[in-house]
Amino acid sequence: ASPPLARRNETCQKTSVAILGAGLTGITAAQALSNQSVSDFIILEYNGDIGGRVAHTTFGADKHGKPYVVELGANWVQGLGSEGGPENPIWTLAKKWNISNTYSNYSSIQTFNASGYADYSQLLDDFEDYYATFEQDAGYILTENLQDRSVRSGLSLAGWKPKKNMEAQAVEWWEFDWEYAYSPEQSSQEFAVVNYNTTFYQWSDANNFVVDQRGFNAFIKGEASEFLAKNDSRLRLNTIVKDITYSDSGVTIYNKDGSCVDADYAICTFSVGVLQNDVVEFDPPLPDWKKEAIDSFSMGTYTKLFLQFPPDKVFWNTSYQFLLYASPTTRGYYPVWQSLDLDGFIPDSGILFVTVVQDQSYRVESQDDEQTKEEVLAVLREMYGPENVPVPTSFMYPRWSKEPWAFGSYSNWPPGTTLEMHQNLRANLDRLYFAGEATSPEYFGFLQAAYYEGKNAGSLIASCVKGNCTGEKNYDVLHGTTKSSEYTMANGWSVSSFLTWGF
Ligand SMILES: Cc1cc2nc3c(=O)[nH]c(=O)nc-3n(C[C@H](O)[C@H](O)[C@H](O)COP(=O)(O)OP(=O)(O)OC[C@H]3O[C@@H](n4cnc5c(N)ncnc54)[C@H](O)[C@@H]3O)c2cc1C
Repeated sequence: ASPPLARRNETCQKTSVAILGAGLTGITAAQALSNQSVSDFIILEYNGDIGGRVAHTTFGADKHGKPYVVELGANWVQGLGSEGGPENPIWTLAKKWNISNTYSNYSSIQTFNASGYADYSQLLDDFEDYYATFEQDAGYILTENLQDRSVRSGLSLAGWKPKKNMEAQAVEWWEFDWEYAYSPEQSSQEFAVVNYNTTFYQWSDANNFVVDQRGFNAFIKGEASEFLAKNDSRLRLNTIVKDITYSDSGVTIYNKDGSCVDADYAICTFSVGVLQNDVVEFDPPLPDWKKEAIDSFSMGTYTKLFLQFPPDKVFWNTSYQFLLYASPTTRGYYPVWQSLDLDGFIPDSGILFVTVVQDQSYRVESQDDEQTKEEVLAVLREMYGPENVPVPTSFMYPRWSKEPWAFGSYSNWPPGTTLEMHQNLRANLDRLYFAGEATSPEYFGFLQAAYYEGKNAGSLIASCVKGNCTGEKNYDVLHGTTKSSEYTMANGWSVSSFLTWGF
């Protein structure tokens, strides 16, 4: 390898800071730089628009033939905040940009099995009783530096054992997999509870569902408009990064279109999915501690499948927001249904959607739309009777794990993986910094993760540009557990995970 200095490429466009990706993390990082008077940056983005995984599309049509807008990615503001208490920054921004949204009422749920309506809602309360013990146990694991375990073992030890009861399995899926996009077997008890508490106990347990017909990313565009001019040359859309060459003197980024950018510092905001799929080459190759961290965290897939029925033939009870279906054979088979044909959502639209995750997502992603539509309709016929389910006028779903700019939906924390390992995902390599939804040890998976991590990376680099650089900590040797003294800002830990405020 040539010495680092020789790597600076004289023919590339020069900038102080290159921001790789224009999702929420990238835009928030650019905003933090702007706020600290660093305006010499370039944002490189794969897609033709900003927002990343906050992505929408048009679907179906109203009675005038005008298509509706539905969200393929992020859909809720999660954990809003309470009067006089702290507030989720995403909620603050949603209000600032008048994003249309409606309270998601998780008690507004009807339960079904293969024979139609069947009231097993008592199981929802049962689960929550066991969960109270489970979350307390997670607290002991964290504060006493005990061995972490899977959510499955934790729930079992707390007394929740759904076993072959498919209604209990459906309830468990609704309570867990639907949020984490992973099964209890594949998730950490300790950090799933941290993730839940830092959002829902710090702020509040309320989630609001976004139905804004401009698209949810209107709040990201709004924020960007405060520091980027219209057609600002610092935002380079439709630019695919292929190779990142980094050293202690700078970072050079080579793009698929043959262009390159030579930056003093760079922030890579690509998803764990993108990093795991080796579509971007790093030069020099990533050190073992970084590679191990990338391969140790997981990228979940969350798929919403949309159907539009003739609005005058809506056959489900539109006084419920949620319908839960327990397949008699397969856990996670088209379990959670949401009606958009409700006041506050998209009334008179005839739109219903169902969500699957992980293995069921991969399965539907590998099928064509027709085959999947038949499966979905077969479930609806079990729930409502074959004579009551008309032919849908539109059907559509995204294939998140095949998107070359995301390779999945959002990250998750596997059992037995420590905060030290996580910090290695987050830590910089010379002048190349990493930030994104996945680099937050507390809010991972949520929009608030991207917001805080973007802000943090932008601020760190603004200080670097001003000659006051502090790199981030990394661990060459991992210790297998995490001492309580390590839950600090240096490892990305910003609030106590056992603080309760909201309720
Ligand atoms: C289906 C789904 C549902 C979700 N639901 C919710 C929810 O309800 N509430 C919530 O809070 N969060 C939700 N999330 C999570 C939320 O969307 C993410 O946490 C957040 O948007 C991540 O932002 P980011 O900037 O870190 O990453 P991204 O949005 O992925 O931004 C990274 C950017 O990098 C770009 N990029 C990637 N590769 C390259 C390359 N080679 N060259 C150039 N650019 C590249 C991408 O195009 C992208 O724009 C959901 C996500 C999905 C997918």
